[in-house]
Amino acid sequence: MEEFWMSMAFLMGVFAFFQSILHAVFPPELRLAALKLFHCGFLCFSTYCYFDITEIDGVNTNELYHAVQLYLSRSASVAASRLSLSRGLNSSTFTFGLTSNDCLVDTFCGATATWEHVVTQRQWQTFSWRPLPEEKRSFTLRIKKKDKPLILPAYLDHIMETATDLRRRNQDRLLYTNSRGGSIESRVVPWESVPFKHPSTFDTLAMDSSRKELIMADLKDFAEGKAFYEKTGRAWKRGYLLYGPPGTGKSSMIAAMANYLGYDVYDLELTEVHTNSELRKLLMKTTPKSIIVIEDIDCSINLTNRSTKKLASPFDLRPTGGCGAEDVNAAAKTMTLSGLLNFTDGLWSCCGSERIFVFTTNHVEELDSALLRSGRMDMHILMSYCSFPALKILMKNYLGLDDGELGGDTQENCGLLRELEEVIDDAEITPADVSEILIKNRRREKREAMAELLEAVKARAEKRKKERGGSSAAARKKSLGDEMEEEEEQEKRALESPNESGEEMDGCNGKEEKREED
Ligand SMILES: Nc1ncnc2c1ncn2[C@@H]1O[C@H](COP(=O)(O)OP(=O)(O)OP(=O)(O)O)[C@@H](O)[C@H]1O
Ligand SMILES: [Mg+2]
Repeated sequence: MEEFWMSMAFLMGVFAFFQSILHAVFPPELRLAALKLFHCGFLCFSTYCYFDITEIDGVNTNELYHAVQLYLSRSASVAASRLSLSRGLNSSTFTFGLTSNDCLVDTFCGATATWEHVVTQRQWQTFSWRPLPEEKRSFTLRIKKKDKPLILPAYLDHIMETATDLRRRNQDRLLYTNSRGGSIESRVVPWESVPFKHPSTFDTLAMDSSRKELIMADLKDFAEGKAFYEKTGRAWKRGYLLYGPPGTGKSSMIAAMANYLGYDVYDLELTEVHTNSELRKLLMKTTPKSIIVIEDIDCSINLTNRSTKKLASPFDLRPTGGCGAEDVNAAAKTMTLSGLLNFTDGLWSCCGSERIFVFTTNHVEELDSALLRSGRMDMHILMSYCSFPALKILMKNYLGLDDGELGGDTQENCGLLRELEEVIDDAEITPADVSEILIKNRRREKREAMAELLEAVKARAEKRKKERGGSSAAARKKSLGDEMEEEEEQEKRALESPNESGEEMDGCNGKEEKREED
């Protein structure tokens, strides 16, 4: 080490000596040329190569500079002695940065990379359509020449990816809405946002754990599936249809999805969208890594109200009579089901990437089959009444019951849980209703609260039984299942021997016709 410093001191001495000779003997132009030559010679014989990444590239902002800044902020907090601190817009975390002329050492694939933050005063204001900062900022990357082919450009790709990820994690996620009552600014900035702070997660969501895990695995596969989507030539997007009675957790599921993936949410209010082109513009203004939600699709897409003409189908804008230029014009100025399908499925749906579409409905049976066909909504998720496993999650959330208590650790608990398990399916009670009961009783003793819940669930089961004319929910489900099986059987028979029954044949053709229309 001592030898190294001695040789460095010697080199510096030689350099100073030559510089003083240059100063004394040669004119300034020659001195500058000689120094340049010396610099080139130094770079030629040096074992290192250098890369300058300036903040402004010509007149444009250099994305790489900001990515490096963010990337280095990860290790800057522990490695550097003097730091700059900042907090971005919509961010709840602080970002560390290197101050002027500070250095940081990083490693990538076994190679060492030294970063220096270089800040100098701008000499003169170059002509530009926007004012440039007074300081000229850049990062200088120094790596060994032998490492260059090994780590470039992979190292820079790694920096860009890490920075994007950090930016997303540092930033509060946003909830966007397009419902701004047709104001003028809504035409310029179609989405308005607020920080998204919904506390629902897959842990707090009351649902059978196996189904939950299936959905989480599907989401994870999607988020990590960039290569798969590229390889198969599919747009990197996925559609989920959440259906079920009110209060079963459809909106909570969307929030849990967004929190799980760390995505922004675009809550699309279809009633505020008047034409297909407006819908397309809204889509173009969404960012990747986001969930685009259309809640209560059955209510918000009553397209019959959107035209003065009588329509052939509540979901489409085909007028019942004629197809003149006027009608075509009217159709162009309104929003149609096909416009919506293009939004989720067509060429425009792939502007941007990594986006999830979620539709919710309380009445899946009222949806147009075109919306439900396979490939359009990749996963149909039934959010149903509270099951026993879901009930246990709610008791854990609201009453703070631990695993032992939920497993029936005392005889009393065991009895209450068994009774709840027996009666919960017959009660057909929503998680929202159970939550309400638990909120009311949350200050009570846990056992008292459970007993209250049992009473309420029993009363609900009794009421349901009367409504069903005395049969249990399970029996009703079975009879419904039997009816459906019988219908399927009849359809099969009709297909196998079409001449035997003219009625079934017509029914079948009717179906085919509908499919063709779709
Ligand atoms: N599965 C669930 N897990 C946890 N909490 C739930 C669940 N379902 C409902 N809740 C509770 O009930 C409230 C209403 O639920 P949510 O808004 O998610 O229901 P929804 O299915 O979207 O209802 P709607 O069809 O009326 O929009 C939530 O605030 C949540 O606390
Ligand atoms: Mg909802």
